[in-house]
Amino acid sequence: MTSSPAELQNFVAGSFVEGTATFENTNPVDGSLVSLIHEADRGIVDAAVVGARAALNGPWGSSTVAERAALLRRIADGIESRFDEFVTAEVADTGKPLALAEQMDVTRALVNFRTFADIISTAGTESFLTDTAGGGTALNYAVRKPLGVVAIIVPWNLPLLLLTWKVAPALACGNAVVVKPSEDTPSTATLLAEVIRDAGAASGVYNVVHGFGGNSAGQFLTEHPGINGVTFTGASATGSTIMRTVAPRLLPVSFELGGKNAALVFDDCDVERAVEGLTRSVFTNTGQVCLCTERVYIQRGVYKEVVAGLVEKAKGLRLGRPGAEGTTTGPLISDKHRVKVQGAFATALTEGAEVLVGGGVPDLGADLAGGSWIEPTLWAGLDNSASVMRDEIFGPVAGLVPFDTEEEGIHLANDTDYGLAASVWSSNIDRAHRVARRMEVGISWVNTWYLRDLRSPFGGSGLSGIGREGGQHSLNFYTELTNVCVAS
Ligand SMILES: NC(=O)C1=CN([C@@H]2O[C@H](COP(=O)(O)OP(=O)(O)OC[C@H]3O[C@@H](n4cnc5c(N)ncnc54)[C@H](O)[C@@H]3O)[C@@H](O)[C@H]2O)C=CC1
Ligand SMILES: O=C(O)/C=C/C=C(\O)C(=O)O
Repeated sequence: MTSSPAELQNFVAGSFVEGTATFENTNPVDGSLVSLIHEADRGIVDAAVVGARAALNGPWGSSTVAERAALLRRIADGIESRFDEFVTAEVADTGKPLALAEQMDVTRALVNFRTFADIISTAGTESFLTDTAGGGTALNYAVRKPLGVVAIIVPWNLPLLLLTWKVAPALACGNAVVVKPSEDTPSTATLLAEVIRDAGAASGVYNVVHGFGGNSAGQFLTEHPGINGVTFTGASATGSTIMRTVAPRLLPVSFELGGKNAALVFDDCDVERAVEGLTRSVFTNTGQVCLCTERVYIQRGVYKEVVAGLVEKAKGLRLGRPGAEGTTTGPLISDKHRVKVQGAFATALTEGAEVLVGGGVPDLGADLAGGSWIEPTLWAGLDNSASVMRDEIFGPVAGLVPFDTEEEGIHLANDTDYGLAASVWSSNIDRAHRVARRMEVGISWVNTWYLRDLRSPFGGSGLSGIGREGGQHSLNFYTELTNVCVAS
């Protein structure tokens, strides 16, 4: 006897509602069916936006900071109490290693809520005492108001982490949100709806609409006249499409887009530490993090040693089922994405790449033959003229390139249309500061990678995005400021 698959519905104005059609959510580990997803049509998206507006017009619209901070803490507690369910759901959608989902995705989700509960509780705004012409003073002070109904559109690589990175500050600031998770990873956003409802949020504060991008829920949401802003993480081209959609209404946008991130490894680095950090930065989450390194520039004195170390580490990665003993690396998110990554592998060969390790699809046996597996891959022999060194691949792959002088290394790292993240590996403190500051990116790490303080600015420039989120920067996006000037 076979059981019917689970069905995930949209969450609109406090209720779960069916869609007008369903689509399949499959597990990239082996291609098995995870669930059927109810797709939102224009009517359902409209009901979600109307529900969000109604919440803003109700008691939620006049909630105090203390009430909102308390709600965020209850949501974090709710995630914590259902931690294993979130991990299971995230792993089923993405195929990522269980330990990664536990230590990174779900842990960070509850930290996102707790951090923004703290930040909103202690946030101030500017005030100025202004001398007036008559010899008196005026008091200028700014007050924050919610932006309104915020559309939140997120991708599949870190589904819950990236969703809550936006939902937490949005709710902290008193907004109501309509979220559109990726069609490939709809589960944890839906589970979060239960947690937010059970934490006591008013109906309409958090809504979920499922579906695809163009001509589906994503487009219907960004086209809706009732939204007041869009925050989006995903492909640069999609950011551009969304920007065009909202341009006639001049809506504020916050975009965290792709990367073609460089690492600069200097002769004076701690080689063991650098190899360890670079391995994480290239291969974490099968290279599917916008911050992952795809270009590694290595000063000639340590080139051979670093390359040998990276190749050895790549060979040591273990592809396998998420919960299997020793698994370090999961599949890519989908066959569609694997086609893109394989395309880059083929292009690299025509562009002169020497494959140091990987370069193909692994044979993991019949059990995993239906999954979207790809080999961790390293290339030598390429320079910045190769398209695979310029375009984001978003897979477990990097090109390794030697350089001679500091100036040359900086030039190579900055020679890109993206501007998200960089890492600098050096034991010379002066050089480390000097070079890190010259990286034309939003986030420049020294002797580490993906070490986050959620109060610090996060985002990129160029094709990597518009604006910064994190700490005060999130508050700035999710609120409108009114300056009050009181003459005395
Ligand atoms: N964080 C990042 O930097 C990410 C980058 N990517 C890059 O994007 C490439 C394509 O991946 P996709 O899954 O197709 O990313 P995508 O940017 O198309 O999808 C991200 C989200 O945007 C939605 N979306 C797509 N088109 C839309 C539209 N016209 N209006 C409103 N919403 C829309 C999707 O349904 C999904 O929820 C990847 O190969 C990778 O290079 C993908 C995911 C995350
Ligand atoms: O740590 C974060 O806040 C975000 C990390 C990664 C992304 O934004 C991404 O992969 O898109």
